Amino acid sequence: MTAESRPRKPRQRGASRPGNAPQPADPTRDVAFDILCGVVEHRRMLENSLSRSASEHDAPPRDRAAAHRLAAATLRHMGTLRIVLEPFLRKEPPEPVRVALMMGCAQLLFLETPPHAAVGTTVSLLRRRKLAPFAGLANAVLRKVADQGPALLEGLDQARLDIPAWLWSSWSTLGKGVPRAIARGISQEAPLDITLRPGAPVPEGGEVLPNGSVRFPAGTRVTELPGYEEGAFWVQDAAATLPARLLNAQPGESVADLCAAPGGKTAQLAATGASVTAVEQNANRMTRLRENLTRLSYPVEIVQADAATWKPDALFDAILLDAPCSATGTARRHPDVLWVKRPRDLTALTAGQDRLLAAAKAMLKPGGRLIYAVCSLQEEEGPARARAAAAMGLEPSPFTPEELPFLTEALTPEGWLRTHPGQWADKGGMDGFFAARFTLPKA
Ligand SMILES: C[S@@+](CC[C@H](N)C(=O)[O-])C[C@H]1O[C@@H](n2cnc3c(N)ncnc32)[C@H](O)[C@@H]1O
Repeated sequence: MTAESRPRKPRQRGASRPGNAPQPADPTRDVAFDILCGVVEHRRMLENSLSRSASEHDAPPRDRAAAHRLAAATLRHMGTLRIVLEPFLRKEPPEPVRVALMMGCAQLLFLETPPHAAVGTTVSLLRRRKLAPFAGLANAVLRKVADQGPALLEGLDQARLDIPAWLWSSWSTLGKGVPRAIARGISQEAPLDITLRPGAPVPEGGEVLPNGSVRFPAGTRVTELPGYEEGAFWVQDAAATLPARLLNAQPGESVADLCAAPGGKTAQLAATGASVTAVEQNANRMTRLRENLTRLSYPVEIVQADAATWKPDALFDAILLDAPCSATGTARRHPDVLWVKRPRDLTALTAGQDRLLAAAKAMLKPGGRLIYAVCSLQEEEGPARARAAAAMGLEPSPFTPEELPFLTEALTPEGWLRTHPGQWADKGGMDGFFAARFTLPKA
């Protein structure tokens, strides 16, 4: 039985309207509903709603985790859920009602929640949210969905439906069949990957991947793995390990990590014995970066600054620029990205990436190395930025198959790295990353 479907002891709270019976509290579904309304109505990222809603609803960690899982499953299948519901609706319901219906439907079709729980909790949710006039509709529609079950999904091209059209067509530049492979990758909940500190043992139950990452099934709680408190490893998707690895930092080199939080790549760089400076602009993320590096006890100089304007005291041997981006490559971990990002967002993002590239160039010693990386699948943020970097006078330094013998399919003819969620499908996939390497000419 999943956490989502486990029966809950009803608690009474005063959320009722006059004349209505008080509805049992259900922080999991309240928080999931807030998250989904945030995404659908306000294009607000899931993480931005989660903490606020969880504290408003007094949701303990277990409910918070279950809400995250329920919201993520709904977002992962949102295109399909809309189409499944369509024949049962005679007129357009208000958007929050549709959100509640999609959430109920996701529980029935994708999360194995018992029908009485999925239907009953959706009806209660609508009553708690002053949407009682739609409770009857929800009851009728979800009962029909429960009766027909998985037959409703037959004949639907779920992969195609669950990816917004602009993203699907933008990914066609990555190759024939790649958009579908990416969509299949995103349709699965991502596993937990960790990077071991050099010499640390593999925690029990982990599968060692060809790049050295250790993989655990989706839903594994990292803080419960032995060695977490002692700093034996950190959370990092297998693909996310590649940019820092390809910088090939050496002991004693001075290395900057220009967009550092939460610090997975900073930790990798520090583990090489290089002297690392981590720059991060955002104060909250800075706190996470500090906590992570303290747990790992890596001696890193941490600077809170805008890397586009920050001036270091001395130039660096090597720089990693893991630039802020649309993050479409992380959609299997963050399916909200699919529905929050818009094509127009790319204009500001690419301008920021160019500013950071120019600033990074100015911080390099002659002959120094730079890796530009983004967790984006978009052409504008990857190849187009690599071409912009070359136009700024940075010399391309292509990656070679010898550097990535376990993932040569991710090397492009230009010598760039391009990973996507359809790769390593038999092992559980990986996030989408683009990376390109450059050197600063000596004269
Ligand atoms: C893609 S994330 C970095 C992930 C990180 N490299 C890791 O591996 O854990 C981008 C980070 O850059 C930070 N950031 C965005 N703009 C920045 C800027 N102008 N200067 C410094 N940091 C910035 C964001 O707050 C965010 O933490």
